[in-house]
Amino acid sequence: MQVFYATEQQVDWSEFHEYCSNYGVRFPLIAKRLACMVISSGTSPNSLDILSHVNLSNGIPADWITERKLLYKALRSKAAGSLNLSFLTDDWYVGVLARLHINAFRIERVDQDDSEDILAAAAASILGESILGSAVYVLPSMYNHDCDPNVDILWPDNASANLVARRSIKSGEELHITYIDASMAPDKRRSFLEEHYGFTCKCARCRDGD
Ligand SMILES: C[S@@+](CC[C@H](N)C(=O)[O-])C[C@H]1O[C@@H](n2cnc3c(N)ncnc32)[C@H](O)[C@@H]1O
Repeated sequence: MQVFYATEQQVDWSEFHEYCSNYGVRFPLIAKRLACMVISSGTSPNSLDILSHVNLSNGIPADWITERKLLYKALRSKAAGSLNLSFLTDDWYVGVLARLHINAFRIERVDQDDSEDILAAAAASILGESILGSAVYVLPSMYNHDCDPNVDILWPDNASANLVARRSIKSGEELHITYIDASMAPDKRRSFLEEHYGFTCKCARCRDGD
């Protein structure tokens, strides 16, 4: 079910949406949703603080500052000073984006008819044809990555995330998902995780150089 917040419907988002569409970025749209939830008292500005965030040792991406300004401008134009946007600082936006980058899930459609056709499903995934959107789920954000995961997160019906075991799991065993295409070669996996997620994988496969 799609939920709209009052602020979301009142604002002219054309410039903000055009930017997201031109640059093909989805995380600003989640930040926008979160900002509207905060303004509508649906959540606290700090609601994502419990999640891990990417390491920003190379500095804050300039795009994030631009996006924050566009988001603020859209909200401020409609709000005409009536809304409290004091939370919507560069620090807040950077904190949100830094968390979305390692915690947001790409929601992909699982076509039941094609579930047997693994190659077709993989091709659709790579081409982005099966992507419905991106979302953050607090509990699944706690799952660590493993290049030989024991569970997958799937979306068979809607945006509700389903956890599906890949094999039998012992009581007390940690659940791991894969953040990447785990069929890549070890050096590719390592560099991808370091570049996009900011950590060096310590899973058993990587330790063994497999
Ligand atoms: C989405 S969070 C996972 C939950 C996180 N461990 C926590 O306690 O909030 C991703 C972060 O967990 C750590 N992490 C996840 N999988 C890892 C792995 N295979 N090797 C090393 N660090 C990992 C990294 O610090 C990464 O930035």
